[in-house]
Amino acid sequence: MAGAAAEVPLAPKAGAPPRRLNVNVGVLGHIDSGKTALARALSTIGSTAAFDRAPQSRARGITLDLGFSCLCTELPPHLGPGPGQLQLTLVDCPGHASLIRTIIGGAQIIDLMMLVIDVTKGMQTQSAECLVIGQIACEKMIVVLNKIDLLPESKRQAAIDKMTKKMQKTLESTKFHGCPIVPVAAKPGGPEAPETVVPIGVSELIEVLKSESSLPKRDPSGPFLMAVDHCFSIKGQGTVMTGTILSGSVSIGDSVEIPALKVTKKVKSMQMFHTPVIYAIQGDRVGICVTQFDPKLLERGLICTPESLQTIHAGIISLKKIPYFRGTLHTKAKFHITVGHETVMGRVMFFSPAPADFNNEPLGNNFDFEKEYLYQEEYLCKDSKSSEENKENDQGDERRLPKEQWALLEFEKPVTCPKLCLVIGSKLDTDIHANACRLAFHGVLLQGMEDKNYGDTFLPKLKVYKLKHKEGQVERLCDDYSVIGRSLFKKETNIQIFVGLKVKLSTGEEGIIEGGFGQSGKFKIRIPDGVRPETKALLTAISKKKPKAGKGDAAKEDESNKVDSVQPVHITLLFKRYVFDTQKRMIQS
Ligand SMILES: Nc1nc2c(ncn2[C@@H]2O[C@H](COP(=O)(O)OP(=O)(O)OP(=O)(O)O)[C@@H](O)[C@H]2O)c(=O)[nH]1
Ligand SMILES: [Mg+2]
Repeated sequence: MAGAAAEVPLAPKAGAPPRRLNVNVGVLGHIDSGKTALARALSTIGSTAAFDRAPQSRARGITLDLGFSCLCTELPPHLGPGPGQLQLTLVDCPGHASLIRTIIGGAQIIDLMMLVIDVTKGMQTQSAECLVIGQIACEKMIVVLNKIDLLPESKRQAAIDKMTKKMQKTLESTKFHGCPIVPVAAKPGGPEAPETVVPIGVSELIEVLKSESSLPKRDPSGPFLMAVDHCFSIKGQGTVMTGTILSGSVSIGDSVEIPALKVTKKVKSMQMFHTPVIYAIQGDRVGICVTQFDPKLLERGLICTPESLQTIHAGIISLKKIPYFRGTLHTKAKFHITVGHETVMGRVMFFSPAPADFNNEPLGNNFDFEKEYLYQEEYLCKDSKSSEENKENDQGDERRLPKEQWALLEFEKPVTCPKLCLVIGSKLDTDIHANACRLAFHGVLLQGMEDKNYGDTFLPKLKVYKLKHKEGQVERLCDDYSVIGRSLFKKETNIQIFVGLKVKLSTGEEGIIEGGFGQSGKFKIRIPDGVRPETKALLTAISKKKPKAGKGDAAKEDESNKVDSVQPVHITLLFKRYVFDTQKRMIQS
């Protein structure tokens, strides 16, 4: 990358860097709302990647990738003590719908989010998606109403007030309710206006940014992990990777792994916004210079403490549906799944606690392999349809929902990610003009499966079961201790595998399947406690009704009307089958 050379550390200066607190501010919003114009207006120093520098993106006039720039002001008192600088790193996210994966990646490194709204348009489809991502990945937000210069001056304030009210209403039910809403014009006059045009409201916005900034989480412990957003080489120096440190810390001389390339490199030097440093921690934005490798091999990706990341083929997540997503979440459906910073296609299988555990409190970031779980055809929510298995949790019209639900994700190709990382499932193939939220669910990766043969080596440990329910009828009495049943199995079913299973009669007796009877799927049930006299009477009545009621015979018809009111005796067979049991055993309690 041309022009980058000046920013690369040549040699680390001795001594501690000046006190400078870095806060990452995401700039998100619908396409063309003016995010790049706003970042430009806010920045005083541009970093290597800012302002749509890529030639393709300048030609199309849209942001194709994350842009980074920064703004330095004095440290506000609430972030004190003492003098110092607050460095706001602006992460300009693309707005175009097709770039949502990049936005999700960007959102995970920000401490504070600015949602840019075109004041003449209000909330648009991707503004809503950004709001959803913000709710999942960010703690704090500022709404920026941009392009106020387009409002006629006489009605400007009234229009701003109206849009402010509207936004307050939209945010009411979100975690950002009551957040600041700031009107600006980042580039009054639009694209034709000269570069020298003075933005409106930007200094007020800077004050709000300062007061909303809080100390980001900064913890040097744990493995080092950095999201690299740009990579370039410097002749005679090495290759520089710039990015944000997501966890841990890094010092000159450390070894860092580039998992995508399966190589480990030594850190030669580092720089934070033009200043050489010897050490950097979580939340910092740094350029790390390592021994030479081809920068084309790594445009975007993670670097880390050697062997601290996992490369997984499947995983178990705890998850929640995104309420704005229309439609149901079906087991076996395919989604685009963003795992940490990578997005792959994957298939899902949903499961819930076993009915007895429905009210259990969530386990946080743990998954209990000792427990049993109930397979679900679809994620359970207020409007998902109720299956047989869930009925015992439905009380009248009131549905009891579990406090926690999970999914098994199986990826089409392996992904490299940290433990307990954020997972977002989306339907990116939905028409981007459809005006619908494409983000379907979000969750936390609780368990990754690194073995390619996880189906054999790992899944049998996962006790997810289906509850099988079969209904049949007693055909006739056999003797005092047995009856013949029908309609429970298909004609071709091998009844032998059901021998020994317990069944229950609607008259109360418990029985055991003893074996097939004849050729048509009938079978014999042994009743160890004996058939009750009432049941015998009932069965006699039923068998009288059935055979050959002659035509036109009034007396017989009368008789048959009487027995029509006699209910048949039902047989119920209930058993569990574990989804990943290779032997397909049927289990009864
Ligand atoms: N009138 C007016 N036009 C603006 C303002 N801010 C931005 N624009 C124009 O709006 C268009 C889009 O601005 P950008 O900053 O590229 O928008 P963006 O949100 O970064 O767009 P993407 O990155 O492609 O999603 C450009 O033509 C800008 O000149 C403003 O305050 N007033
Ligand atoms: Mg842009």
